[in-house]
Amino acid sequence: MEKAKLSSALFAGTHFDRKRFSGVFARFRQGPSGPDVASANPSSAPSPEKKRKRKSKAKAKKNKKRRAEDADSASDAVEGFSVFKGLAAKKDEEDSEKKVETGKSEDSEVVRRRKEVEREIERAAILRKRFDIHISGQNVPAPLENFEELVSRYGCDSYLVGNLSKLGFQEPTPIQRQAIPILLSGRECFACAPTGSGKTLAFLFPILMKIKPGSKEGVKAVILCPTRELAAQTTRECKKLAKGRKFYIKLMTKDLSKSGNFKDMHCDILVSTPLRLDHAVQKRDLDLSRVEYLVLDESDKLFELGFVEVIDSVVKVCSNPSIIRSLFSATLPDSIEALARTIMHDAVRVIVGRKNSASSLIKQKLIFAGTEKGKLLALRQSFAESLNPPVLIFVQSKERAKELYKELAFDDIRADVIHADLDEEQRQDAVDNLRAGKTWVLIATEVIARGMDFKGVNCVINYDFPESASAYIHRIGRSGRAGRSGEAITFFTEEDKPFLRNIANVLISSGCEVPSWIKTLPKLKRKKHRVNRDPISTLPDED
Ligand SMILES: Nc1ncnc2c1ncn2[C@@H]1O[C@H](COP(=O)(O)OP(=O)(O)OP(=O)(O)O)[C@@H](O)[C@H]1O
Repeated sequence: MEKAKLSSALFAGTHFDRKRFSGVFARFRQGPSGPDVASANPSSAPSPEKKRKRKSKAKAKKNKKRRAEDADSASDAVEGFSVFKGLAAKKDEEDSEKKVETGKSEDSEVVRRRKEVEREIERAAILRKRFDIHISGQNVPAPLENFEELVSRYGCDSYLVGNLSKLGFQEPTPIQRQAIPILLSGRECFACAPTGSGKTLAFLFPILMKIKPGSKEGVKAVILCPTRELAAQTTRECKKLAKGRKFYIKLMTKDLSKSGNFKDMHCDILVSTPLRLDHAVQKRDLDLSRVEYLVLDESDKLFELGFVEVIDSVVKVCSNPSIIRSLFSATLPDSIEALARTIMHDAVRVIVGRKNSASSLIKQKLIFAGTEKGKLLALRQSFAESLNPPVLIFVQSKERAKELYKELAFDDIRADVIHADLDEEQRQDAVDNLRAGKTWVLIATEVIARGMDFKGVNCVINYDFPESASAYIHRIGRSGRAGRSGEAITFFTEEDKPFLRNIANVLISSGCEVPSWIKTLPKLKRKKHRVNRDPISTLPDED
């Protein structure tokens, strides 16, 4: 019941409905002799027929009033365009003029402005439809048509737009088109868009546009990421984008968190994992009371058990009443959204494509390998047939990552491994080596499943079946990024069959082929799938 209420509220105002507002547009065209001024006949007693007509007139009037109110809020939906500013004031003016000038036709300037509003609303709706952008929330600013609009509409410094073109970004991606105007107009935002679709820029750009560089008043923006690797990557991206201005952009390293002198440190933008940030706040008196932007990247992961209390405490210490919070992820389960909503204020929800779905650029395949040994054989066979590096292989634990690494070390393949037992430097080296092409195959646990942007990963292999549909979406999303195509192969054994249907649904919704027997498997209520697997080894079993 509560959920139904919540979801209906979330979807309110998703589409601009011309049919629904048609009465209002008609009103703008009508002269004062329209239905509003139609009079009743006071001399005659009401007949049942008249009563019915009067009742329906009253109802029509009521509906009209409601539509007029809706139309006003729809006009507001394009705020940010100067032409719409002061529209409410204009309407008041109009109303009083009407009283004086009853019988005269509506002022042509007002009609022109109304038509302009109508056109802008339509333009926004067309853009959203074209880029598969779905919104919910009141007064949502129109999406960007191009990056130049950041200058013409929002007064962005040309250096920042110049940096975009230096980075080779010519057109905004759909999430950038909608999320940037939302954040720039001071609104909070939930954003859900496919992996590799440019969410990082969507939250970095408004921050760089809005905060003053080099201020000595303390941290102005905090970006939280679930892993150190992602935090390091986001810091790098932020520095690239800010080139030409003296922003202090800091990554919260282990040392900084444990022994940083935050009172004397200049920092405009701080990128951190939740635990490190919390440690710095609790133990090193890091003051976050002036933070203007708080971003929770991979937000559903951040809200997962274990992090939620830390997030709660970070949200509390970011106590600036005018703070703008935003949540970004490729997956946003309803339960997490409901939880996150409790910390947000009047947030706009933006979904690009279908919520919780894989990037359409990835060709996905399921392969039955029978047993654990079967998986190793299938992997070797696949590499023997074609190895198109860089390749990422995901396994379910660090122990299994080490085991598979040992196995592949016997083969003539340049492989490396990354997992939580390695220190920070080793983990970063593994990532850098894959980026530089020194490594062809990187065996990984979930540590790099989210957010990591390795350009041109050609293939992701789920050696171990992922534990949930969202884990699957993020893992395979390491390929097929920034408009490039990719491939994802997922091995499954007998033990994985009960969970197959959940993953198969992701393939089906992206238009990939799935054997028909899998479609008939029952849906599993259980969300997580964790299997005790035999060790990865080609040695014969001891017994
Ligand atoms: N407007 C753009 N035009 C071209 N490339 C872009 C644009 N914006 C971002 N990119 C590039 O797209 C790639 C993916 O971007 P990003 O890492 O932000 O994706 P993401 O949506 O955050 O993915 P994930 O969900 O996996 O974290 C990056 O290499 C980035 O440089």
